Amino acid sequence: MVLLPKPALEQFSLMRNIKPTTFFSGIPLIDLSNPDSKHLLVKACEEFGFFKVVNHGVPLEFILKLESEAVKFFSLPLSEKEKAGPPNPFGYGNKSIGQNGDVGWVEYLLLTANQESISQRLSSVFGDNPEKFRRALNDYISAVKKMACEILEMMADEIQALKDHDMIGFGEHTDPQIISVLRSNNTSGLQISLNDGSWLSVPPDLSSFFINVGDSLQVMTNGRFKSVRHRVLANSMKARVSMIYFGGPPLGEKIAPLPSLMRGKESLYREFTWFEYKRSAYSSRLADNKLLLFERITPS
Ligand SMILES: O=C(O)CCC(=O)C(=O)O
Ligand SMILES: [Fe+2]
Repeated sequence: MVLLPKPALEQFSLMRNIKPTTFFSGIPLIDLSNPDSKHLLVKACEEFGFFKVVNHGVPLEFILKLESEAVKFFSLPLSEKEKAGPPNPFGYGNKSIGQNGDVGWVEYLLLTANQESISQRLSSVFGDNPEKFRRALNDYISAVKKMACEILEMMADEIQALKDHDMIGFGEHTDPQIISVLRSNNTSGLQISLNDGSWLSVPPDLSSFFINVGDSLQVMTNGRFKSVRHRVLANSMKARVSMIYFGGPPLGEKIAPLPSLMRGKESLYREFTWFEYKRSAYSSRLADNKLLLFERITPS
């Protein structure tokens, strides 16, 4: 996805108002090469539902290749890009987000990791030669998927052991899936929300990944891990390019708190399938709490 830099005139008129961003320096940092970081990882999930990972094993070459392919795509004339749209929900989208009136200063290409669906979409944009894009995408997805699985395994191990003047680029929301693996270029904009409603600006880091706990993981941990509310501000003169891998369950999968975590505790959510969640999410707005429908009692 690309957060568009503002048009020149607008930038000019806003320059006087630009305040330096104050970055939050306490974003939890997890070194994936250190097995001891499991505890920190769980603490971060409970406190913020968000952390940064380093020594993640995803080759920089894969990251840069996909980013350059994405930048190439977004530099195409609008009429070309629109061949890969409209997003229903996969495909190219421009300024409108979802079907329910959310808008932002953003354009994006949402693809499923399912190979066949990717092929159809890509062929409509890249004609007969989508190979380079496809290869970059495959390399990136395989490496990121591997890392996402490692992170989930670390979480599972721990669970077992425990028996102003900014323009909104992408408005506040939580991610629906289990975890999201976010990588961006060096342009800032991402903010995460604390329980008291305040927002923390995340310093960009092009060689690390940021991991968001999503709604499904919040339910699986019966609210113990927090699905992090986040948003992206488009307040910079530079475009922000981000690539996000959403790790979610299969459509028919039942989502409910893990029995090993319950130990006589009351479940905060009723069991539902990923299909039910998605059906209700499609008729909700970006900022809505999409878990409300499935809550048994209101978490404090
Ligand atoms: O661009 C970003 O950094 C985050 C975008 C996002 O939150 C999303 O696509 O769910
Ligand atoms: Fe998100």
